[in-house]
Amino acid sequence: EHNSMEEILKKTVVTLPTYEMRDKSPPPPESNSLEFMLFYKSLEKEQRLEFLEKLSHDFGVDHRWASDLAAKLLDTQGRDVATILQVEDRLRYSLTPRYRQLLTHISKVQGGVKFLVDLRADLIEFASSKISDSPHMRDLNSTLKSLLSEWFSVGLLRLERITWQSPCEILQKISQYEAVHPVRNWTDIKRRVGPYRRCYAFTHASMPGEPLVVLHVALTEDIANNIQGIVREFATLDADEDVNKINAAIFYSISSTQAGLQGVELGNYLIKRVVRELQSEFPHMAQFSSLSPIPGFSSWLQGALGQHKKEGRATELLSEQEWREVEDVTGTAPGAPALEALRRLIGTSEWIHSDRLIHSLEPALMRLCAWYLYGEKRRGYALNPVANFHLQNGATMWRLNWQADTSPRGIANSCGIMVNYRYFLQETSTNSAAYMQNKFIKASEQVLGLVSQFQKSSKL
Ligand SMILES: CC(C)(COP(=O)(O)OP(=O)(O)O)[C@@H](O)C(=O)NCCC(N)=O
Repeated sequence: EHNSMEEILKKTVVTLPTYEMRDKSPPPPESNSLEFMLFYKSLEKEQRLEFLEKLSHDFGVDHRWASDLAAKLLDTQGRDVATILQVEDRLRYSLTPRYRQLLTHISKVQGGVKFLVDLRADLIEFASSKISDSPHMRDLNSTLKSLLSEWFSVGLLRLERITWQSPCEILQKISQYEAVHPVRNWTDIKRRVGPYRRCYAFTHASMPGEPLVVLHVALTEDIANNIQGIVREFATLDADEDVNKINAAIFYSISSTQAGLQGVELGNYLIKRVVRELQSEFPHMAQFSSLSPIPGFSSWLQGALGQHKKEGRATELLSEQEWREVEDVTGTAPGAPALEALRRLIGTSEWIHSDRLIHSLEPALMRLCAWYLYGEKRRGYALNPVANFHLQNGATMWRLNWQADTSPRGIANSCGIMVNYRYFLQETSTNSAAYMQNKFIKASEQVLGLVSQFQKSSKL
């Protein structure tokens, strides 16, 4: 088995031509790429890991060659610029990993790009599950990602609007891929492409019929604060749209479908492209916003409650008054049992059946959620992945909405709260740069107000 891995690699990963022959040597026969692809697809997961480790380790950059040229470049300092550029170009060429050529050859055969997208998905899986984080594998991943970013650049992507007239296989894929608000039946998907709705996908010529990333939009009078009104509404499915009722575009679900295209920023490009599309259809439209879930808030809150209980700082999360409410409603004695009672209520979503608790917990849960989104960080960026995505795009953390998602999932995941990340078109590039470079989060008065209430009561 091993020698066949070695054999296949030696045979299919051709050596880099010399610098002089770099543009003159003919590509290897297509059969090379096809043999590599067939062999790789025949491997089990763990064998693929072994195979890719060999490929990245033994068929990467010729380090000796690169260091010789680096030394040569140092020697040519002070020489005329033409000589320096010459040697720099030789050095640049010597830093090309041998496998990079194989990847470009594969991309030219039928199904090659899709193969490479799926191969990168394997690389990402190996890296994220920490079963292999060798520097060579990281190099292979970044080489492949940069090639994919070129092949899937926005100019080569096609925007497709999905309607009830789209082919069944596309509608079926859209339903399958929907990651945020699962589609339950035909009526569901018919509504999502029906009146006051738009559904767009990016496709690519190398992967025909495959939506790469899908965006669902609701056309509303003003910025939506509730998802049930969008995914549950029994709008007559054949009504004509009344343009006077359309002033805002609400992005209520976005999903990328190819794990191997992670980091290629397709979702960001699709949102910007759809905004342009809607502006041409509705020139007066001026409000563009997401209505986003807040996955992870409930579990973060449970952790915070546990932490504060241990450190006896429970009053920093809820005020005395708020704790008393919890004690009254749950009939618990003052102090720690109230905190346990609250954790159980949150954990079982029971509190949603008590109008009194819904009313009394709103201020506390809203300011805790504002802090979770705005204050909690991972390597300096927003901890919540959906917040991080929209903030990278340059959106403003615009409005937290109480009771925005009263479905069991919405209550369990984020105590029913949802957030609008609003796209102020003139500000997105400035906001994105400020976030990416200085980790600055652009937030509205409502959000900043909730955050400062939290900070006052918890002296954070
Ligand atoms: C939110 C999504 C679409 C962002 O994808 P994309 O723009 O390609 O970002 P990236 O993967 O290039 O970082 C993607 O992360 C996704 O599908 N997430 C799961 C569903 C969701 N909307 O959270």
